[in-house]
Amino acid sequence: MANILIIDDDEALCDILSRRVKQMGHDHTCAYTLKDGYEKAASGSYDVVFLDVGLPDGNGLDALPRIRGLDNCPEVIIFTGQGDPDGAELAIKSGAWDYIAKPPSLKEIVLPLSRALQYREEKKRSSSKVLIKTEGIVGNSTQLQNALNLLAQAASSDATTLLTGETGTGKELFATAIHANSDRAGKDFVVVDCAALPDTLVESVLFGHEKGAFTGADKAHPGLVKLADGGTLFLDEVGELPLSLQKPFLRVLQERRFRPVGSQKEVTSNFRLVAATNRNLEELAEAKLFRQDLLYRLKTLTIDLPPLRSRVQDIKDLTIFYMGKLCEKYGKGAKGYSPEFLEALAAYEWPGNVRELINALERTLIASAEEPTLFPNHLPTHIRVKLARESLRQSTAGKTKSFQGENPQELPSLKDYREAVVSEAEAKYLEDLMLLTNRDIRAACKISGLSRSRLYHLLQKHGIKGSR
Ligand SMILES: Nc1ncnc2c1ncn2[C@@H]1O[C@H](COP(=O)(O)OP(=O)(O)OP(=O)(O)O)[C@@H](O)[C@H]1O
Repeated sequence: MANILIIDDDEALCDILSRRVKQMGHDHTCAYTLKDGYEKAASGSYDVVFLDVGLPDGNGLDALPRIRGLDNCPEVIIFTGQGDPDGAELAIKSGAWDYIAKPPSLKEIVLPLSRALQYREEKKRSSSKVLIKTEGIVGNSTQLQNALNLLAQAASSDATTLLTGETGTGKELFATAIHANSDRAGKDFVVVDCAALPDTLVESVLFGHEKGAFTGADKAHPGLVKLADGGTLFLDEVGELPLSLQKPFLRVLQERRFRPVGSQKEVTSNFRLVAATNRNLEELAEAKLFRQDLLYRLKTLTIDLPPLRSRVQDIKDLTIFYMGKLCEKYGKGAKGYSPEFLEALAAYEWPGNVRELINALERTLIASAEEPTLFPNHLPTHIRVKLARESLRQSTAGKTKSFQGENPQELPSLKDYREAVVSEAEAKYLEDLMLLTNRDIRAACKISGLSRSRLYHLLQKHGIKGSR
């Protein structure tokens, strides 16, 4: 049920409109002057305000911005005089939802009102998504925001959820956040690493056992599934769940009951399942290495976490967030970032995603010692080498391409061509080398494998500055 305010000095119109609004199941209030209307708008919580332009004590359009600016930000539908296109234009430009020429037909009133209410409902729903606690989840890219919207959906439901994505993309972080934002937050979040389940004990670890059920079972254990009763069971690396256990687990998932090893009685567990994998379960299912029926159940809701290289804009935010934490951990003052450092982070592929970034930042911080600003040469060597190689590959590819499609007469001899390509690639490599090492000759020799004298010779040949 919505709350509607009608501000119009035409009492007959207010009356008709009120009846219609009531029929639609909404509450309504009428005001016949601008002053009274604004006071009512400010003291109540209205979803839609019908506002007349020609009121006895002023022009409704003048009050429009103030009404829109109220806490509840109501949608405003303006009543304009017949044939007043300027008024209509002004109304829309001033933030009105719609305008209706007077005298309006009922149909003309109902449609914009329904649309405005639907819009508000959707806006409310989407902003309630943002209200989830996302502490520790950093990033503003559209890809991450889309994943967060799905996280909100998962948290507000009890549906089995599958998190997919490369290693280090935050699947466990998201699983924890789904639990923390769900109605089950007060109960346990039980993690099962399917890749680490011991072959012989897998059933008892999951479903528990009675005392004496097997050699070494000197006391009964409830099993992880039972421990998740009322809470969330997180099956990490679910692609590694032994095939032999997939059928019994599917039954547990359907019935939420099972029999511990060595027990005659079934026990129940009201758990919510969240699973994660960095493997392609569809392919595994096609190869008969994963049960298709279990896969269907797991995929009730799926959240695919994007790799870091596809959301480069998050790298800076993550860097600032984690570098801040690391500086605190190591008792160091805040660090500055050179543009080249941030460029290098953005250019790297991050196969290990956020986990690799955090590790790289920790090593960077250690390498930078007391220096206040971070440069590419503080990055771990393997990253700098990768970047230098990639840049070299690109420059060579660019060079090869530039001759395509040209007049055959203009082609140089192969020897000249090769020398030109090598020389250009050499120059590009050295420029990158100097950039990435911040012109640290020792580090540059180590990365390039060149002797100090050879490096100086090449730098001189290509006219590249060699020291800081
Ligand atoms: N968006 C993010 N914001 C902040 N930290 C993140 C984000 N994504 C991942 N991390 C951090 O990266 C590290 C790895 O994340 P997590 O363990 O959740 O990845 P994963 O996808 O489960 O990896 P794996 O498949 O290897 O188990 C954790 O320290 C996590 O806090």
